[in-house]
Amino acid sequence: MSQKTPRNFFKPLAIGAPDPMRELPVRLERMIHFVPPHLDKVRAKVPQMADQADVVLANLEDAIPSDAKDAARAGAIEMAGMVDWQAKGTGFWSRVNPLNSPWFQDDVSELVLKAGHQLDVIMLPKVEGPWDIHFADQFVAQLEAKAGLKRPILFHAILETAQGMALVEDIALASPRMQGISLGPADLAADRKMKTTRVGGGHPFYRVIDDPNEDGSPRANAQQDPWHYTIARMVDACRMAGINAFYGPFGDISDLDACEQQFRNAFLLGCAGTWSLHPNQIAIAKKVFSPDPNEVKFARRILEAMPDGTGVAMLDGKMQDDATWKQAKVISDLADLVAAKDPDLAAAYSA
Ligand SMILES: CC(C)(COP(=O)(O)OP(=O)(O)OC[C@H]1O[C@@H](n2cnc3c(N)ncnc32)[C@H](O)[C@@H]1OP(=O)(O)O)[C@@H](O)C(=O)NCCC(=O)NCCSC(=O)C[C@H](O)C(=O)O
Ligand SMILES: [Mg+2]
Repeated sequence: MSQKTPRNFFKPLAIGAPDPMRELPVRLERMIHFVPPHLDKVRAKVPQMADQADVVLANLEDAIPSDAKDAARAGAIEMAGMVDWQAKGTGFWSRVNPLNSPWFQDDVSELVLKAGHQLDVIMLPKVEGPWDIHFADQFVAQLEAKAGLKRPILFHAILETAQGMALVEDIALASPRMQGISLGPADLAADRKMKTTRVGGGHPFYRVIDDPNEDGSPRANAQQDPWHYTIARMVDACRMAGINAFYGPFGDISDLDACEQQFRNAFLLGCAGTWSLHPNQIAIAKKVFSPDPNEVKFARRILEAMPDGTGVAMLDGKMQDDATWKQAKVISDLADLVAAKDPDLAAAYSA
């Protein structure tokens, strides 16, 4: 047998560690806002970021120079104490360095021992398979016991290698700590040997062209989405495991339109949120990952037309049945979650 028995799956992995969660907490996580914690100027903006973003993440991995790794770790621990995260209802996460790096052990042990009470989620980059999650799971359980934590810290994996992609279902199911998975399009592109130099988004050369026109006139062609398969597969793996899928980074900070479109495609395919790398991406994520008020109104009309979720109804010429009722419930439940945090959208949803 290569898997734990059902009874053992939910046992703590260290004596004194908190019980693993059987259900994920229901939280609004439309954007995970990345902060480089070694920069005093940006770290000073953390309380402001905590007011605006659903999740604030102290990034210790890529984008942090190797000679600033210690400073970033110290900055992350300082960030933990800068806001009363739980009272504010904003998530506090950290992305640690990869398991094979010289920094992983110090990142995780210092975060859990010094900031474990505040830390909701550890983001694990470059996860290759379930064995990476198992190793981190055991290590964190030992540290949780030592720190006397009562609430388990969750894990979020980044899909950024071909092997991780091939094993995404096993990664999603590896531990009750798994909260979600994000796409890491830049590392994944490199590992797959895609011929790009971008962080997410489309590419002007990745297109489909119409068949030739009989009159020889120019053929229409359009850019396609190179991430469609990856995102759809990640969403299936996550939802199968009862966890959430997230888009990831959009690196062209100046192209707000393309960022919005990439986020929207991910939202429609089932993602719960995305990353924001710059303050101007927070508003885009908020707009895209909050359901449109007209969609919410229509969804609620479906729920009202079929109070017990069965049967068939016609609304504006469109057939509704149990399956559209379930889709409507997804949108209505998300609207309730958003409304609890955002008074403007609450008013728009109830108008
Ligand atoms: C990308 C940045 C380096 C850009 O920073 P900057 O040049 O300072 O931009 P601006 O001048 O436009 O900034 C305007 C003000 O906003 C502040 N700022 C900038 N970024 C942030 C932030 N993330 N949080 C809070 N505040 C921020 C600036 O300080 C300016 O303030 P002021 O001067 O007072 O007006 C920068 O945005 C940045 O470092 N972002 C994070 C980058 C990052 O985390 N990258 C790694 C994640 S993506 C990745 O790892 C790839 C993935 O793994 C994969 O494989 O795909
Ligand atoms: Mg990466």
